[in-house]
Amino acid sequence: MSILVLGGAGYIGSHAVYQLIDQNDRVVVVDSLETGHCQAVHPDAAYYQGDIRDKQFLDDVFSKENIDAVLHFSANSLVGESMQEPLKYFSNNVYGTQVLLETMKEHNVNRIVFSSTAATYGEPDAVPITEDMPTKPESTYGETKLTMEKMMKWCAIAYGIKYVSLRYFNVAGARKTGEIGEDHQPETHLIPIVLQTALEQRKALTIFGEDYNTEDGTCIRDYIHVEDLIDAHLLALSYLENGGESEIFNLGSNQGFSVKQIIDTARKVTGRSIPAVPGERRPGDPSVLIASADKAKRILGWEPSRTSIEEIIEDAWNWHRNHPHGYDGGVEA
Ligand SMILES: NC(=O)c1ccc[n+]([C@@H]2O[C@H](COP(=O)([O-])OP(=O)(O)OC[C@H]3O[C@@H](n4cnc5c(N)ncnc54)[C@H](O)[C@@H]3O)[C@@H](O)[C@H]2O)c1
Ligand SMILES: O=c1ccn([C@@H]2O[C@H](COP(=O)(O)OP(=O)(O)O[C@H]3O[C@H](CO)[C@H](O)[C@H](O)[C@H]3O)[C@@H](O)[C@H]2O)c(=O)[nH]1
Repeated sequence: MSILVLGGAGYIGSHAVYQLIDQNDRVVVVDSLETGHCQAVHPDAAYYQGDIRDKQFLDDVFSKENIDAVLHFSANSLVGESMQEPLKYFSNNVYGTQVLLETMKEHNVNRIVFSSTAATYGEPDAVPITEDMPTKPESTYGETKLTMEKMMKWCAIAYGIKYVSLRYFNVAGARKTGEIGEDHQPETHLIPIVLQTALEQRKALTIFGEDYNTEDGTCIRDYIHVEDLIDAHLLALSYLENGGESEIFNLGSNQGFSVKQIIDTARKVTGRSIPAVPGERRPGDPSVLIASADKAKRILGWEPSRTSIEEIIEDAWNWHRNHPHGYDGGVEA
């Protein structure tokens, strides 16, 4: 199998590349490096630097490489930025996907697995969230991902391009063997911010709201280990290869942890004090997001195996401790 990974220099995409190469697939990476890192690209992958909106560039890649299926991770994905610059998000996420689908159609590539998000649901009516619940995104980011899903739906009907859309909840952790991990600039996600505070790169982290209607007053999220998440992508590729119909699946671990529980667990894992101060709510944050991933278990046979929050934070800590300045800072002795 030859798999094209779009966004393979990013956090999640780079983990997909490593796991595909672990199972002896041939991997072609396309990445613009807008937010990714060339050091994150597996040395055995064929790598093309460019933007998926550049039709000529994408055509060249599809012409040179014999692509069987596409894993599509490339996107802009900062919720706050998407509210300030909505057109940037429509261009990269929606128009980029349009160019990709045109290219796939022209080159007769008819299988795609792509990154969607819990942000397609907005504030849920109930948890755990199942795929048939209403989608009411509260950010441009969520709206663009929902639009991508709808584009896929109509392209499946018209052109026979089969898709699996995976709605991720909170992705965290790092590859156990330590070569790659999470390095976002700027970092907005809770667990890396907590660990940067453990490393004293930040004086304290701010807890965004302590007055939510939850047990300790802080928001609850469903954290999923990045390697479990990629296992689901590999199963989704096999599912499509075996003739499976287009589908949407939630990916989470069916359990929620509050912001304070994450900080406390990180204190135990790192043995550091990790100062945290209360702050204002972050606009647009739902109080509780927990996935029902039963459909992915039932249809894809997916069973996450790294579900302990200690293990997720330990693997993230292993990466951050050894790469305190991410990819560009080199490895600390
Ligand atoms: N991190 C999470 O918790 C989370 C949750 C839900 C969904 N997602 C989705 O998962 C995907 C990957 O997220 P991530 O955290 O790895 O992000 P990331 O920013 O680390 O990776 C995205 C990669 O895509 C590349 N890219 C962006 N636009 C491109 C373009 N037009 N052409 C070519 N390459 C381009 C970037 O350079 C980067 O390497 C995204 O689609 C994101 O929306 C992430
Ligand atoms: O410095 C921080 C950072 C985060 N938080 C809190 O920690 C929780 C988790 O926040 P993240 O930013 O790590 O994650 P989100 O739940 O906001 O976002 C995740 O889920 C979204 C869908 O709702 C998108 O898919 C997004 O890409 C994905 O990272 C939230 O309650 C947030 O308010 C803090 O208290 N302080």
